[in-house]
Order: sequence, then C-alpha cells, then structure tokens
Amino acid sequence: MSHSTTPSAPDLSTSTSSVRETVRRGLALSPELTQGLAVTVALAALMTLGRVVVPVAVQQTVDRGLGEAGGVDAGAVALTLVGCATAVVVTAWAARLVNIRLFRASEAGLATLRTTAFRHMHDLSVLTQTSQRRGSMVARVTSDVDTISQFAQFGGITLVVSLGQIVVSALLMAFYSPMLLLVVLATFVPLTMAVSRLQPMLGRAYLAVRERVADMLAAISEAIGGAETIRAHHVQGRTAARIDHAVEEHRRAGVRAHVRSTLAFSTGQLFTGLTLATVLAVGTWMAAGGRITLGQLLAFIFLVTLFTQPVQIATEVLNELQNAVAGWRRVLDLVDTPADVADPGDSGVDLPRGPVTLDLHDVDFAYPGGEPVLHGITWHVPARARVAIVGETGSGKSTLAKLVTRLVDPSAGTVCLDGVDIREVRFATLRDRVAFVPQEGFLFDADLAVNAAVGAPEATGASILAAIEDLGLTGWVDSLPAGLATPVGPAGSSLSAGERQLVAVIRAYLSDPDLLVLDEATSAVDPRTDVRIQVALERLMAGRTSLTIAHRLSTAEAADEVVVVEQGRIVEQGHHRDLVRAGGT
Ligand SMILES: Nc1ncnc2c1ncn2[C@@H]1O[C@H](COP(=O)(O)OP(=O)(O)OP(=O)(O)O)[C@@H](O)[C@H]1O
Repeated sequence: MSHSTTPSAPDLSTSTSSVRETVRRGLALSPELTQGLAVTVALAALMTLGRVVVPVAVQQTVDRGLGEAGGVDAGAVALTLVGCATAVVVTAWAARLVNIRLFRASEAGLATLRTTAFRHMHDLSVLTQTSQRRGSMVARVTSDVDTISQFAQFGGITLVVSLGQIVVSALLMAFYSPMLLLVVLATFVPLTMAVSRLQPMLGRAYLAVRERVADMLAAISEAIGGAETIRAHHVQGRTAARIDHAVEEHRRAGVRAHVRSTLAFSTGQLFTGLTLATVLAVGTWMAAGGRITLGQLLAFIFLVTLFTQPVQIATEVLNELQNAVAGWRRVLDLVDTPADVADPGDSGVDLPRGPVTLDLHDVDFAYPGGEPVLHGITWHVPARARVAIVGETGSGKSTLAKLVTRLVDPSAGTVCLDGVDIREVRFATLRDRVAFVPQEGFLFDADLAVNAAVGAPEATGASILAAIEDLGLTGWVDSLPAGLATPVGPAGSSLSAGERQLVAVIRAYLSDPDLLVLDEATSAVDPRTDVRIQVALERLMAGRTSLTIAHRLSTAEAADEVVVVEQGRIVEQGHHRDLVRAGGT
C-alpha cells in the first residue's frame, strides 16, 4: 500500500483548556486520586504540627527546666521530653501513613488513566495513529503520566505541608517575639525574590534536558530501526556522528541545569545563613536587655530554618505542578481525540454468518486534509464472487480495501454488507465476517501457533494443525525446526517474506471470514514457497466472497470479475477474457 502523503488527522499537540479545567477533568478520569484525600490531608496537618514540637520543647526545657529560679526542675524537663518524644513518634507514624496513602491513591489513579488512554489509542482510526509520531503517542501514556504521578505522590502534599509549616512557624515566632519575626521577614524577602527569579531559569534548563533526552532517544531508535539500511549504504559514520552529537548536547544541557540548580541551592543556603546570623545578633541584644528569654531565642533559631526551608521547596513544587498540568493536558488531548471510526456498540447490528454481498453506493473518499482519492464509486459484488482489483500505483486500490474493511469511513456514500451500512455493524461482527490479509501482515514476537491464532483466540493446537493441513502447508510446517512451536522472532524476522505470507494466510483461514480482502504480495519469493502460497490462497478463497488487489496476471485471469481502477474511479469491469476482447486498459 502506498502512503506517499501524510494525512493531517486530528492534531493532538495543542490545547487551550485552562489549568483548573485540566485538573478537574484529570481528577474525574482518575477518581482514585481524590478518594480518602481528606484523611490524608488531616494526617499531613498532624505531620506539620509535629515539626514545631522540637523548637517548643527547647524553649520549654530551657526557660522552665533550666531557667527556674530554684535550679533545674527535673520533673518539668522530663515531662517536656516525654511529651516531645511522643509527639515525634506520632508524627513520624503520620508521615509514613501519608506517604503510603498518597502512593496507593496515585498509583491506582494513574493506572486507570494509563488504561483509559491505551484503550482509546486503540480506538483511534489507523489514520490518526499513523499521522502521529508513534514515540509521541507512547510518551503520553508513559512519561507524561509519570510527571503527574511525581506531583501526585510527592508534590501536592509537600506543597500543603510546606505552606502549613510556614504559617505555623510564623505564628509561633510572632507569639515569642513579633520584633524578631520582623527581622526574619526583612532578611527573608530578598531570598523569596531571588528564588522566584531563579526558578523560571531552572525550569527552562530542565526542559532543555528533557528535550535533549528526546533527541538522543530519537537518534538511537532510528539507528536501531534503520540498521539494515545504514549498513547497506555504509553510512555508519554519519549515524554515529549524529548519536555522538545528541549525547554531547544532552551532557551539556545536563551540566548547565545542574550548575544552575546549585546556584539556586547556594542562594537559599546563603540567605538562610544570613537570616540566622541576623536573628542571633538582634536576639542576643534583645535577650541581654531582658526582652526575650534564652529559651525563646533558641526556639527562634529552629523556627527560622523551619520557615525558610519550605519556601525553596514550595517554589520547586510549583514548577513540578506546571509539569504535571502539561503532562495531564497531553494525556487528556489524546483521550479527547474523537475515535473517527467508532464501534456502534450495543446500538449496532449483528449480521448472521453466511455468504456475503458487498455494495458501494456513490462512495467518495479523501484522506484528512487531502484531495479526494475516490470518486463516486458504485459497485455490487455478489455473494461468493471472486473479484480482482487492478490499477496503476496510487489509483486507489488500497483505499478501497480500507473502506471495505472499515479501517476508514467514506467521506460520502455508503459501503454495505448484505445491504446493511457497515457503520451500523458491530465491530465484533465485522471482525468475524471480514478478514484483511495485507501484503506484509504484522507478526508478533511469539511462536507460529500464537501468530496463526491471532484472529481466532479459541483455536487449539489441533485446529491449527487441521487448518494447516487443509491449506496444504503441513510439509512446510514440518520442515520448520520446532513445527508450530517455532519462534518467528520480532516482527517475524526469523521467517522469510514468503513464509510470513503463509502465516498471514493461516491466520485468515482460522478466523474463517465470509468476506476476504487480500492485498496480493509483490515481494519476490522463491518458486517453491510461491507455489505453496498460491495453493493455500486458492483453498482460503474457496466458497467465500473475495476481493484481491491483484498484481499478477494469473490472479486477474482466474477471477470471476476484474475491476479496473484509474485515478479513483472504476473505469472497466467484467471478466478478464471480455475486457481483453474489448481492448480495454
Ligand atoms: N494515509 C494516506 N494519507 C494521505 N493520502 C494517502 C494515504 N494513503 C494513500 N494516499 C493517497 O491516496 C491515493 C490512492 O492510494 P492507494 O494506496 O489507495 O493506491 P493504490 O492503488 O493502492 O497504490 P499501490 O498499488 O501503490 O498500493 C494516492 O494518491 C495516495 O498518495
């Protein structure tokens, strides 16, 4: 089949939905993400409270235990310490629970999202699938979902805990000494500004790293996929240079991003240090003047760290949130792409089995965004007829086959099986009654039996052997190293082109269709295999309605009817003998 132009099927790359709408739809698609969230947030609040227990214990111990006029109050110290230890244990337990709950919820929610996206990808028409870069589709269900999971498992709750920590520590600081709190805020504002300036720079640097990873993967996968061509044309040098370049660019981007992130980190450390030093200086001065106790000063030092640390973390998490929303959008765009060839499902029709007729009424077809390639095709194929379709390259033969097998739907007109529009026929029936044997059927990396039974999952070893016998292929299967259990290799690479065709014929025979659509192979095959293919095809077609895109004269001669397609129109139709007599194309 020729695919000389790329169709412009629905564009998955753009989106206009707002962040809130994205999150709302995303959560609706993965309801597990919000199940039990209230309990998790309550536990997280407990966890946040636990963080200020130590500073408070320090203040209490120093001021009450050590600073009492009558000497050390051992009882008060012990009580404080036991209380503090209990609180630490409880909050550690809460933190663990929060972690487990978040992990469970996000894994369950994202597994649902992945499954939904994968299923939908299967429902998209072959046109939409082939017009998208496969890597990009796969990325949507893998790495894009991962960005969401990172945020869902860690980012979201960190944001809640960080904000909580900022508020609680600020309240405590205000309680101990509003004056010192002002000092903290004054030195701290520049940190916030510095971090907020550095953050976008960091974001860009990490985005560049992700892009370089994609380039590197693209270069490597092309080198693997095109290995035969690369060797045949001796262009290993160029391929290696391309990979080396991609690897080098990735290294550079990685180093650049890391250098920037250390800058952000050091800036944070610097400002935290400066704030601490200022608090210490002003606090000592205040303590000397009796305006603050020693315990409060010590507690303050702890609180300053608790206050500054989450600001850095929160900005990082906000960045992660942006990533997650972008990832969510890409997955939603995939899920929202309409399945243009849709299964009528329960409202559809089931056709009883038996000899089938095919009718096309005034069918036009254009690939998305392209010129019409079929024009006003009206055509009747009687039950059990054997039809050969012939025509020049690009005349529209394969497109006709795609319409009949419902890989695509017509732009105008109808395609009918037994008089019923095939858009109303349930997919299950269609797949039972119509089989398509392409020139190069895809073989899975499994053994021959598994590949043969692809269209007939109920087939057993015995029924597969019986089919092989009917098709006259027992000799061939017996000649294989392990008979039916012979592995065919990735995409059938351990078999010859002719042998792969034989597997496709066995597959079609086992699925036992009423209408057979065949794209006759053009690849050169050794004479012995060729004879086997011809015999097997003859037996496969016996008693069924068949359309063959014919490349051999003998196929046209043997057909009940030959249809000549020219520039998307049926220009001649009849028995080969009559067409020759009439002196046509
Ligand atoms: N996926 C596609 N997107 C856009 N245009 C396409 C696509 N596939 C085929 N075409 C165009 O449709 C026209 C008919 O193509 P089709 O594959 O049906 O011809 P064909 O007769 O089967 O050719 P061949 O014998 O070479 O397989 C051609 O002009 C082709 O360029």
